Amino acid sequence: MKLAILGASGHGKVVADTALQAGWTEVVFYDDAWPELEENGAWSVAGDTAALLSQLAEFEGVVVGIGNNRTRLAKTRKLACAGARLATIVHPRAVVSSQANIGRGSVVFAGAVIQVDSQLGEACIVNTNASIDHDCQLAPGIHVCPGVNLAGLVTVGEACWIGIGASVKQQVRIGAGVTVGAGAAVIRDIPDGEVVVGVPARAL
Ligand SMILES: CC(=O)SCCNC(=O)CCNC(=O)[C@H](O)C(C)(C)COP(=O)(O)OP(=O)(O)OC[C@H]1O[C@@H](n2cnc3c(N)ncnc32)[C@H](O)[C@@H]1OP(=O)(O)O
Repeated sequence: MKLAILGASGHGKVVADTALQAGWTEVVFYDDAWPELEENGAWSVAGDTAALLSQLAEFEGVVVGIGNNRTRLAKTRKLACAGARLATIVHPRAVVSSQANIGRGSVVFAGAVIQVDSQLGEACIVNTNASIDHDCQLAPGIHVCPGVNLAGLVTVGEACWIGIGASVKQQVRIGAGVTVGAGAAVIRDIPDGEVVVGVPARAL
């Protein structure tokens, strides 16, 4: 089971490590910084995006390991259009309800919990020890950072970044492209594109 990861970043290393623990047997990175960048931690970087596109048939799965939400989403969609078999990577010690859905090209790291009837779009990151409670709706390209807690029935728009340790009250709707600062407590709906910080969270 050979996995290609586009994006030889620190985040990419966590994707690689998670994938190996989830049963993938070999990981190869690709990054547009190649050939200057030949290694990412324990793994080799074999080429750039063009090389990956020409070698897709060699891989049982492909996933994008780029932290920037819009870039990760765009690259994921480009790979899908090119016929890549997009992998969804879930750590064996994450807890995901059998009634939850996780979109293609998304990753769920160690200690994360995704509860019943939550739906996640493609190319999302559910980072270490984050929790997404029941009936949440997450659009594509969202990063739920380590230690975030989303209560039940929370809606999050495309390409949002929910910063480390943030909490979101039940039934809150967060618009597309929103950034929630580290440690924020979101208790009201947030319109598209806003950056909010603090307890309670307010526009920056
Ligand atoms: C595995 C991983 O590493 S995953 C990555 C995890 N990282 C994160 O979650 C980071 C989240 N990012 C943040 O919280 C950032 O601070 C942001 C995006 C909210 C703001 O970043 P910037 O636009 O660069 O803001 P900047 O640092 O210039 O701060 C602007 C003001 O907001 C304040 N501020 C910034 N972030 C926060 C925050 N999280 N909570 C409260 N206040 C904040 C600053 O103190 C500053 O206030 P001042 O003008 O009174 O001095």
